[in-house]
Amino acid sequence: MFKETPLDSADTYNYTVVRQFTLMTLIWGIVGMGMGVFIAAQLVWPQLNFDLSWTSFGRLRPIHTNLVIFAFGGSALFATSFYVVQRTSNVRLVSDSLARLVFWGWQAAILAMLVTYPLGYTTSKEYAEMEWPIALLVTVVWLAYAYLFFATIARRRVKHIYVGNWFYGAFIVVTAMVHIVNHVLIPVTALKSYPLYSGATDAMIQWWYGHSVVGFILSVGFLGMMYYFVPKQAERPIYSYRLSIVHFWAIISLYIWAGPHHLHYTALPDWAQSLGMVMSIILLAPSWGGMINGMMTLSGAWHKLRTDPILRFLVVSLAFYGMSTFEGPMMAIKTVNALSHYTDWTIGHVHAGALGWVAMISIGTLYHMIPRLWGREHMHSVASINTHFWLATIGTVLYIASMWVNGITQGLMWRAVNQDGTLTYSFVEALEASHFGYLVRLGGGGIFASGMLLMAWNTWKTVRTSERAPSSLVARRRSELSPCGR
Ligand code: HEM
Ligand code: HEM
Ligand SMILES: [Cu+2]
Repeated sequence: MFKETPLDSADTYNYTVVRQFTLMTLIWGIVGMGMGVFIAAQLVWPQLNFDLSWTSFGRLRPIHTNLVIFAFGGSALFATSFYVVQRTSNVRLVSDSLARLVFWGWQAAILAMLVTYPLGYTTSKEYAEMEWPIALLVTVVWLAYAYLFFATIARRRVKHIYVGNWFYGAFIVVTAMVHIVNHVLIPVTALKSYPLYSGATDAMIQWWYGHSVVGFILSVGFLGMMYYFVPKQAERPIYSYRLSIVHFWAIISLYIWAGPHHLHYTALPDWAQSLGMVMSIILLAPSWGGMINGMMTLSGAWHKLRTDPILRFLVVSLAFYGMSTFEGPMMAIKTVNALSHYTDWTIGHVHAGALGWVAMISIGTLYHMIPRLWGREHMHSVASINTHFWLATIGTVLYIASMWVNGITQGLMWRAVNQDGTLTYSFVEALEASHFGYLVRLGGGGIFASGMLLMAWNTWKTVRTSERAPSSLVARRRSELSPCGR
């Protein structure tokens, strides 16, 4: 499946790397979400830690987060950015061998994380747990990726740089910057290092990085995806090109200032916390600019939602994007954060973005791309895309709702005091009150993950069983217009 096919030789574009990353998006999605379901089960039944260090929640949790963000989300962004940049620049990627390096290098980095985290090798920085040799490999792969992407744009055969590429480009540049700066460290052995920064500075740099992962990988990168695939699937031009430019510059200039909202009421200087809070609140505007632009692209095409489950995925993902970027700025207000911080509310917010937005838009996009990549008319079963849509939506809603209830319950129980000033509830009482919510979250997560299995089956059937389409179909696919006319 990973070999060059006759389709490629006739092909102007390098679709091999796109197909490879597309399949890995699916595979890592299943493994990463499977791990999410497992750690969710550990929070319901602690016996599942098996009393072993390498199967403990603390060591498996970063496997879940790294797999879903970098392996699943990352592969989706590699696949779609390579697809979009070639089609909108009307030119093949500048180097096939570099594309192979990016693919295999990325898989090697993920596997290295999978091996080292359970063994306890970690920098202990969230989403940057990888020890220095892996961080170095990631840097090399990322620079190769940046070169491939920007050199392809430089060689484009159209004057214009399509707006989706602006978003992908910003995601590539800022991710490189924050990854490198947050990994400035002193190696002491092959798998142990110490950060060069210390104390509050270290914390600030870590959350400047952490928030940028959210902002540039999980938001700006996926907005790049949105700007190509929503207009394509809706067969409508983008609602407002001007809005896309304005909210692009606003979003990239605001996001990197919002990191301190992860460090409210800490040793971080008070002014920095307030600055982070203000920047987060302003961030609502450009975030909603993206959501509105995506949604309004459907003007005059709303009726398509009745029959097109792929479009449903894309539109509902935008709704969740709007919801989580409303919730985020609210949680960044210090008095709200005093209640939400450390509670499951944060976890609910994370998955509103992660499942509702990131995963849903990736799923919709993959269903759009897969038939085109393998020269098919459509997915093997369109009905099962619809079933998948409902599994994903119900799963997400159960996940978020249970975590809201848990989070607010925890926050209120922790702060309740008796008249004499002593705490009303012990920590364990708040934990007991959370048990049912954990069970519901496990159910929601399981439902969401089962949808991914359905998708894998559908993809397998699409790719494997039907005959390769006649070349006329491939030619027709090739000549389809992209949103900017190519
Ligand atoms: C089947 C779906 C999923 C399930 C069941 C699941 C479950 C979990 C659980 C149990 C945790 C730990 C919560 C805690 O420490 O209390 C977690 C954390 C996390 N998950 Fe997921 N997850 C799923 C999908 C995803 C996806 C698709 C993404 C990203 C694209 C994601 C991103 C994260 C992140 C970033 C955290 C860390 C949150 C924080 O530190 O505040 N998850 N997940
Ligand atoms: C305007 C946009 C957003 C703002 C202002 C925002 C703000 C926040 C705030 C205040 C927190 C809680 C920090 C804490 O108490 O520790 C948080 C946590 C988080 N948010 Fe957002 N959020 C936004 C959008 C998103 C989106 C779209 C996603 C995902 C796709 C996301 C993913 C996360 C993650 C993963 C965390 C947990 C970080 C951790 O503690 O490990 N956020 N966000
Ligand atoms: Cu943040």
